[in-house]
Amino acid sequence: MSAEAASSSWSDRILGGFRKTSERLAENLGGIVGSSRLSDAQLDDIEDALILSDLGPRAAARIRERLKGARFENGVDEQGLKEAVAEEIAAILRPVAKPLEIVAFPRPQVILVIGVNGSGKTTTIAKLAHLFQEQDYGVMLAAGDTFRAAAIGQLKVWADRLGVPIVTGPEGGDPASIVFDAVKAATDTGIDTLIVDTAGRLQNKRELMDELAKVRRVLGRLNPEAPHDVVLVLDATNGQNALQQIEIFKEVAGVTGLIMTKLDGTARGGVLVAAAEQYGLPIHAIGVGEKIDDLRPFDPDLVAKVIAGVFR
Ligand SMILES: Nc1nc2c(ncn2[C@@H]2O[C@H](COP(=O)(O)OP(=O)(O)OP(=O)(O)O)[C@@H](O)[C@H]2O)c(=O)[nH]1
Repeated sequence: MSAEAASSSWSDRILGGFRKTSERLAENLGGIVGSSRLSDAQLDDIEDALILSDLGPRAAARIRERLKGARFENGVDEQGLKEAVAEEIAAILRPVAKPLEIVAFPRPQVILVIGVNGSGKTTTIAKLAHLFQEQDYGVMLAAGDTFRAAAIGQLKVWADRLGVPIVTGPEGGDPASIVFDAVKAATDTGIDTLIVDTAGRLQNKRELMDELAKVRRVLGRLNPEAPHDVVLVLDATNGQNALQQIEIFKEVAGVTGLIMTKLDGTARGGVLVAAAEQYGLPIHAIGVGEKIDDLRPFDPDLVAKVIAGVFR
């Protein structure tokens, strides 16, 4: 594929993930025209449009406040308004754009990956492993979701495909003991990063909490700094449910950063802005497909333009 074709398919895909958000926003911003300042009624309409587009009440209120003071030298028109909205969305997103970096010393850097089943957790672990391999880091995986044999098997398939070592245990085995073995193996063999899959059953919050707490305790015993990262994987097609999941996983596992997947489909990506405004957690990357190199850096300016419909 030519570089041009590759880049156009990439922007098409990300446009897909934010389409529901941006179409709804465009529908509601379209009619707003006027003199050099926005009226209160227009500001109300913009705020409503932002909320309807999944950006959440807090981000919407913040953008309204900022636009209230804005001057539009040539009068308000659709394009100017979209550009102003894009700039305000970018201002919310820029502080949270933060790639996951391997910096822990001593090694390994332990990255716990959490999220509900089906969110794209396993695929994201494989994509992260690939990304770190490309940066010449030694990677190891740990199959800490022992609830389903399929979950262990799926991770193993990825490990084999990528040629990275993996520590697994039997179905129903103790995740903490797998993680213990994995940290020891990673330390002994000089691995740079250990990426740990974890269970994602929210049906029994108490059990999940106990399981993740035990994994954390065991990790802490081996290395007081571990886990260095606790990355929550969110499925963008879940819209506002993503916010509830952040809330729950913050409580059960202490989240340090987010990766949003499935931003290539019919997602409601606007929820990323709501999450950024409400929680301020780093957004490490976004998933835009099922293939191994479909994990992309989170580009706040591009995402803001796509949401506001500046790119069309
Ligand atoms: N379109 C698209 N599909 C994705 C993306 N990430 C993951 N998927 C797909 O989503 C489905 C679920 O992904 P998994 O990685 O198995 O999810 P999981 O959270 O580990 O789920 P369990 O294996 O059930 O615990 C799979 O079919 C993946 O191929 C993405 O960024 N875009």
